Amino acid sequence: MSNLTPIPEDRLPVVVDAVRTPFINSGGAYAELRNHELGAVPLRAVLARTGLAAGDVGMVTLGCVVQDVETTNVAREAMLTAGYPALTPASTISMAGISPEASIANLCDMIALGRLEFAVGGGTENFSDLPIRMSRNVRKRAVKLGTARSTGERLRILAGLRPWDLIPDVPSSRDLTTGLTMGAACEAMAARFGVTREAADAYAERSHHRAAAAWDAGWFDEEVVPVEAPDGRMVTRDDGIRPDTSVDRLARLKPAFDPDRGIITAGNASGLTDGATALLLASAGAADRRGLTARAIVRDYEFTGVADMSSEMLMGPAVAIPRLLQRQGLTPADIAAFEVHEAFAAQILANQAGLADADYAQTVAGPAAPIGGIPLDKLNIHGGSLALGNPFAATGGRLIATAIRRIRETGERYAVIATCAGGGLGAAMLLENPAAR
Ligand SMILES: CC(=O)CC(=O)SCCNC(=O)CCNC(=O)[C@H](O)C(C)(C)COP(=O)(O)OP(=O)(O)OC[C@H]1O[C@@H](n2cnc3c(N)ncnc32)[C@H](O)[C@@H]1OP(=O)(O)O
Repeated sequence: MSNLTPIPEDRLPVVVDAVRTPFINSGGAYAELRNHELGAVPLRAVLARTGLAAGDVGMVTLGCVVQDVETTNVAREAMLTAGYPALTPASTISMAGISPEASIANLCDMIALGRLEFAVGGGTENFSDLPIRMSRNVRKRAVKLGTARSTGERLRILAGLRPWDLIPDVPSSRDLTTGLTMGAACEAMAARFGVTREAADAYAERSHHRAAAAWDAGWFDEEVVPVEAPDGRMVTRDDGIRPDTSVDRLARLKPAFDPDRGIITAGNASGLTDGATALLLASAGAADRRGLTARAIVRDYEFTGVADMSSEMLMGPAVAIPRLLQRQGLTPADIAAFEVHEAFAAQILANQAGLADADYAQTVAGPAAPIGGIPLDKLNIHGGSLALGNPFAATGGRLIATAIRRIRETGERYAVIATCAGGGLGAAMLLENPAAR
């Protein structure tokens, strides 16, 4: 059972509202929006929807993975753009793909300690305007130019430049430690855990079909707020979903990361996406005193690394979920809804294999029996990142919004969300429906 310090009922961290923008393929409708402008949209929405005054929010913390040099604390710029008072502090947190979970966990800890009553967490990511740097040699010489005292010295500094130094340094998903891109790292996981191309394509087809059906049924209407693009267009729906996806068409796509033996293609990978999410968090007592409904209690969270960066990079969920459940004395049978980030179909399937594997459970996930794969009828039943998209720092908030809605709809008690991340990181969170305690 949990050895966590019990939190008084009044200070239980709860989610009052969770909203997101539509997730849009990078270079699309949000291309002219700066990241803080995008992040401001759900920050405004959580206040408008709940009626809470901005001045009541004690802290804003947003995740952001790829940060712009001009707005390194993008949460501050976003909350000021959204009209929050300058007196309210804001911080930005970066923990690769689990940045939003980190923002929410930090705020929940502060709420549980009584330091905050209301806070806003989440994340914002806009890959349409990447912070592209000049090469290292250009940067080094540009700094020296600033202090050069004579034309001769300036010319000597510039003479040290080579044509290839002018090739820009573009951020990529390549991991510094292993040198692997996330796609290549996932290929290594697929090979280790025996994931086939057929299984990955079938899973991707499911994600697209489920997401399309959920949108058509109006299922996402509650969590998604429209965005007015700079050209005046109203963006109302995720645009990465391909209802026409079929295993036959997917089978024809070429591997994207390993032309010879690879199983990952554009069709069974999540694409680069722009989007933002915001969650209004509160202590249970403060929410109650303001007449706000607590949609979920954030009961517990587990952050982890993986043991082997080369063959387990995106296995975080298979480590974090068993640890979280074990600490809470729960099994997968107790969890009504799982929302797990789909970086790649092969990553989901490798995690499923890891969760079912006795050796993996013992040596990696801790001294526990394998909990088994997540039953498909509980996993991402309204689609996942493969179809909905993956704006890195906004995905965690999306998972929480969807997980909460699922258990509220059925009246069941627990939901678990989990995310893998670059740098061999992972997170899982346990959410509880207050109406089902
Ligand atoms: C953030 C963290 O820490 C954790 C993580 O999430 S790790 C993951 C991070 N994310 C990544 O690494 C991004 C991975 N994805 C990619 O790099 C790119 O999406 C990719 C290289 C896989 C593909 O990029 P791309 O080639 O530009 O894709 P795109 O042009 O859209 O599609 C290529 C082809 O596939 C087709 N296609 C794509 N999806 C399809 C589908 N569902 N059905 C049928 N065809 C499809 C397209 O129509 C296109 O066909 P044409 O060439 O005939 O036009």
